[in-house]
Amino acid sequence: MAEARRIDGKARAARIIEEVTAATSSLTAETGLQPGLAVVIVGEDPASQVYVGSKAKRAVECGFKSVKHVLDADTSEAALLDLIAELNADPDIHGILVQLPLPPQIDEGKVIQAIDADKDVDGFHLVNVGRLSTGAIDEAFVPCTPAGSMILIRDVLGDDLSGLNAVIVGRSNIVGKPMAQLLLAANATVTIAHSRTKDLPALCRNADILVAAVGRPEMIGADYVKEGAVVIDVGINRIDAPEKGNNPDGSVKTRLVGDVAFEAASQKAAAITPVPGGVGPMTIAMLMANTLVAACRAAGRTPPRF
Ligand SMILES: Nc1nc2c(c(=O)[nH]1)N[C@@H](CN(C=O)c1ccc(C(=O)N[C@@H](CCC(=O)O)C(=O)O)cc1)CN2
Repeated sequence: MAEARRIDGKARAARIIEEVTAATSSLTAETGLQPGLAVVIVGEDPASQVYVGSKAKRAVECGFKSVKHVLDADTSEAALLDLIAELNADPDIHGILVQLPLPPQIDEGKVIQAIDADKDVDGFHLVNVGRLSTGAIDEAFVPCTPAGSMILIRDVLGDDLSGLNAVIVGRSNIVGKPMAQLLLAANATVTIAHSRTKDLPALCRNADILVAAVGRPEMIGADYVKEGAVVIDVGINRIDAPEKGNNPDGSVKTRLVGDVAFEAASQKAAAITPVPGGVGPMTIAMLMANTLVAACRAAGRTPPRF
């Protein structure tokens, strides 16, 4: 079989950002409403700082009001909940995102449930989880990584996945479970696999669509991939790359890899997302799309579909 088509998430995300920017411009011109996104980060996790910086920058590019709240690592849960209450009540803010993970003194679940469900552009609030799992997708905010992954899958396979087997490796609330709901809504036959699944490679080899969201660098090798499958790699793992030499401080340079062994899996897949440049950029683009949708709803306008 020929080598897999490389799915360009960066280019697809750029197109979504263009669509969001154009729709924002019309919304603001017609109603005077400017979408507002508040991004909250607690602590100094370097990766989280990068993601939050990208989100705030993209929001400005889209024509949004962008507000970034940077809180100390020792911020109390009560202080964070107070900030969320303020943002919930702020009419200029249509989307609220609290960057995860949070430091250990803060109960993540409590914080997520404190966000107004109509401003929950991450799609993690129980109301949005419920909407998605009951098939009310148009009323839900869908979590950004699965929403972006689904667009990439639809680009390759079309809207109707009837008769296709999808296997998701990973059962997180943020990726695995909502991904399953989206694939199910598109008529795929869905299996969620995880660390306790028996004979994982054999199960995965049955997948026409394989979504890897395990958080283990390059775990999914060629022996997990069916000939002609579409492979979506959600993993973002930073590993040592001694072949790149050392940093000025003497530490070993690193590189980013997914959960899929890209080169090996490419020999069998029909289409595959790379890391970086696959699902990651789509996550941020879908956050912008969700924020625009939240603002359209607040303005009583029918939001665009992505
Ligand atoms: N509140 C949330 N927290 C977290 C989410 C989320 O959706 N909401 N997801 C992840 C992190 N994440 C977004 O926040 C995210 C991860 C990766 C990328 C991305 O564009 N990755 C690039 C590579 C970037 C790099 O060089 O490090 C890529 O894959 O090309 C965007 C967003 C956890 N927390």
